[in-house]
Amino acid sequence: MLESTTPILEVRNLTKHYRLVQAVKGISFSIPTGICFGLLGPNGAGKSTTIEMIEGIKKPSSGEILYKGAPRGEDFAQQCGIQFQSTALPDFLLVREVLALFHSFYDKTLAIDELVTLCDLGEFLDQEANRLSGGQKQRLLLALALINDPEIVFLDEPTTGLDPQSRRRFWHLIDRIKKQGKTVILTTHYMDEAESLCDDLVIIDHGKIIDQGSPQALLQKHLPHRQVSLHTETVIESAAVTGDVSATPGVVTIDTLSVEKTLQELMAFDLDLSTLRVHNPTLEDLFIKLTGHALRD
Ligand SMILES: Nc1ncnc2c1ncn2[C@@H]1O[C@H](COP(=O)(O)OP(=O)(O)OP(=O)(O)O)[C@@H](O)[C@H]1O
Repeated sequence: MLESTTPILEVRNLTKHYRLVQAVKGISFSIPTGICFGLLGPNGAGKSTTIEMIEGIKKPSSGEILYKGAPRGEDFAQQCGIQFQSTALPDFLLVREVLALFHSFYDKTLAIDELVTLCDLGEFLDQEANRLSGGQKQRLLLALALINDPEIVFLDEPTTGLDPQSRRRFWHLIDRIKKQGKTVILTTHYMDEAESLCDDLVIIDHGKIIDQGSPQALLQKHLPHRQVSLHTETVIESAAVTGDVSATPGVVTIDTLSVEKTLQELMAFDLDLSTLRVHNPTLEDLFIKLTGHALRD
């Protein structure tokens, strides 16, 4: 019997060489059951190659992949759910027909009604699948990835190219899937997506993991300071506040470990605080700090 502490998936020292490129250079991580795990990195970092090796679509050059503590069996592809970056759907079929078709491929399935509710497909069931909007198509592809009621679901850049509203709607669906106890593995180059969805993540650059942990833990570890900034002509001496003060004409910025303390100290200056802003570091800031370059370079 699987112990509750056994990770649902473990990757040990995974590498992948293409002819001229070493795309993945020794990646290791383990994923507990029921979380959303992210592989975050810029284009070409090696995210898709890594996820495709785990899915069984690409063969690793070396390394080990364990599913529930053992090498993946022949039927792994049947047991997991995969949402590809793009999937060709049969021409002229309505969404309800596509669902019925894919449903017929598997022995173990989720009921179509349940999929429709889970992925918000109700409003376009009678439309042609190949004429859906980007957001609708991604919801349909998610439903297809869930059709065999998998315990583990792989989503490779599922929201790339979607408008902000469709992206957020998709995030809600991922939350719903997690609430069902499924483990979600997600690749993304959107920092806000990783921050909002992932319980745990690896940051990948040039085929290597540069750090891993929960978004909060990583931010706390590398960027514990908050930035408090304020439009004012008043000179604020460093000695008067807790934190590092820097000033440009008309703006004072204080890097602080305690926003509360800094605010209390600022009150003593009798300033107009209406322009005060507190900047919490983001994963984007973290990525720049760790790699020295922006995510979309
Ligand atoms: N089939 C292939 N043959 C040769 N090189 C490849 C192949 N697939 C990927 N690569 C190279 O391997 C590296 C990693 O690519 P990969 O697609 O895994 O990155 P990624 O992080 O998923 O990027 P993206 O976000 O653009 O999908 C890149 O340099 C890419 O050009």
